[in-house]
Amino acid sequence: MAETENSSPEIFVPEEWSNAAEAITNNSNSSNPPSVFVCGPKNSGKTTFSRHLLNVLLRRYSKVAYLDTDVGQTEFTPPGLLSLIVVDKVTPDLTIPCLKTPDRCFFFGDISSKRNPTAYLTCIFSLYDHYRKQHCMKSTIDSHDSAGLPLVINTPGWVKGIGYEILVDMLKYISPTHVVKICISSEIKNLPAGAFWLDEGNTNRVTVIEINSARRDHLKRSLLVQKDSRLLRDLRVMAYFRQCFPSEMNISTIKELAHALAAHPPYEISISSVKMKHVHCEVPKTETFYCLNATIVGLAVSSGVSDELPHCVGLGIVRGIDTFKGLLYVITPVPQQTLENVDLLLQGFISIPTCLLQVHLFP
Ligand SMILES: Nc1ncnc2c1ncn2[C@@H]1O[C@H](COP(=O)(O)OP(=O)(O)OP(=O)(O)O)[C@@H](O)[C@H]1O
Repeated sequence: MAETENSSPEIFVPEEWSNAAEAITNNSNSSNPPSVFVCGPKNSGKTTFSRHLLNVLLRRYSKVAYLDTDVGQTEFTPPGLLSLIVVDKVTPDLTIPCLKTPDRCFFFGDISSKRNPTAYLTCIFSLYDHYRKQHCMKSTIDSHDSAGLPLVINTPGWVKGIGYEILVDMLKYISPTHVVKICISSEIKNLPAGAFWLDEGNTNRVTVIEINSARRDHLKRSLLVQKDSRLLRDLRVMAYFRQCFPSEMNISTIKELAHALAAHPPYEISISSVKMKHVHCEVPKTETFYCLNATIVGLAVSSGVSDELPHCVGLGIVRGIDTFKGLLYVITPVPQQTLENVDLLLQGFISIPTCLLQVHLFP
């Protein structure tokens, strides 16, 4: 098969990438759909390959589940969320990520697992359990997808030190059918060869596919495109809050979005109807409102079951707090009906993009 430029001109799909995606899709046993763990060092192309694989899988399966563990560079949600998404449409342009409503989502509230690897892994394991229960086990899935949905797991590029240990824990828990390892020319930065997370003799249940990053120079050195991660995160957050307005409304600049958000009537949430919690630190009670005002919060619904994590239904900007009236003013694209179930506001380290604040969103 010849190497191809994909439908989007900037994305280059080398022969070994397309062979890997085709092999995973075609050789999978239809009664046991593939679960594919995509890993490798930073900027090696994990997200780009995962998007390509999703599209190839969607030619055979009507739906594919996507477990997004790259909390700082999320694919279908704003950053800081960990989610399981069911995708049923091919993404024609692999360069443009798009927002989708997750099937299950948790507010992690940070852009890396560094600060709290345990909480991070708890969310990932719970999302995977949800996938197994709802989209994989024959007794629970709907008749159209009686064999269950394939799963693509995109992972962060933190593959050394604690990042490596986190990856190993994820691999052991998920026990994927396929691991796609993307390698770059600087070998020291790559993950170890083979099924590095398994003991010898235990490797026959997994297919490990090693592929190279897509672009190399004439000396065969990887050409890695450095992303402006912070800018990409800000764009994600802005695209998310753009959804507060109808698509036909003319908002094409950051300034227009900032003004539209400032003028947008917020939801009123009674302070007494919600609990507030910072997911990564203890906030003194007297400081709760100061700490909360003009921040991004996760809008969550407590499960009622003590050891179950609260489900996040979306993000909101706390636009103002009136302690006399006992009201919080929140801007969010989450529909009112869903918002009515929200009983928990989760705060983390996801901040309002400074470019929105610079145009006097909160004068
Ligand atoms: N096959 C490709 N063709 C063209 N550009 C690519 C390709 N693979 C990766 N890139 C570019 O390289 C950059 C990094 O790619 P990508 O986001 O897929 O890497 P990643 O491994 O997921 O990164 P991270 O470790 O930050 O999550 C992006 O700008 C992407 O567009």
